[in-house]
Amino acid sequence: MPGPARPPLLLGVSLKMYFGHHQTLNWARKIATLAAEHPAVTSGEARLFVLPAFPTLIPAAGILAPYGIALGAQDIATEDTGPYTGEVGGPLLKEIGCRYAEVGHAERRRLYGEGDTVVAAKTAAALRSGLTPVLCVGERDRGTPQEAAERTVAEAARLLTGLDGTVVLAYEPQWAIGAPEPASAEHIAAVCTALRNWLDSRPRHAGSQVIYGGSAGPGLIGRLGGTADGLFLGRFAHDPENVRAVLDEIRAPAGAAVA
Ligand SMILES: O=C[C@H](O)COP(=O)(O)O
Repeated sequence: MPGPARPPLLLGVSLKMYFGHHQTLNWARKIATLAAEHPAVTSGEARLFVLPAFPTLIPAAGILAPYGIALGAQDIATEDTGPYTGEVGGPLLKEIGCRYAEVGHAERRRLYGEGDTVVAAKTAAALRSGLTPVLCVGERDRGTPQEAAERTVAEAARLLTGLDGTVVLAYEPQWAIGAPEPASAEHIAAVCTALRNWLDSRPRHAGSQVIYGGSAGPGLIGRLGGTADGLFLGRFAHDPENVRAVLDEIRAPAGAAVA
């Protein structure tokens, strides 16, 4: 049987701190059932990853991993082990089956004071432990697509200085997180294309992907014209039917043009 014509699109979900323990596991069971039957997943056109809260990682892995859904943490310590109360280190995350560790999310920057130094150290920690960093980048205020592209490429370059390895760059314009609508397709396409071009000039990051997050949901992926390697879903993934709708669009893109 011929394989998929293009590399799989990456569909990530961060549950942030929205769900309780049982709610997370019930949601995971629905996503596992969906992955088991949806042709976008079974054909290899889409790959899923989920970032639930730390205490749910092990039971969620038991539910999701058999269906090829990767797990990851929403944060990672800058250090691997030692006297760092409340932190969770990369070696432990790797040991329990995580593939990804999210770093640099705008909420951690805004609410917990994380700056570039910490984000770069967490990115290095993830790579050191064999985890793929889901490195969030994106401008704080709404501007032109060109300004956003320049700023975001500069941010990625700054954070990855001196680091080697495959990463997922999650382009998340901060003004589009928690909003009613995502950024425009034109805006997303301009920034994701610039990030892709930058990555392509950096062999040390071979295999890296660029995904878009920020009020992403059904109706978006088909409008990006292949400029993003996938989506990073937040609130709109709480209803598994929305995840199904995005997978439906991956399976049968509604249109290739950027709106
Ligand atoms: O991690 C996901 C992003 O921050 C997007 O969240 P949101 O879709 O709820 O805006």
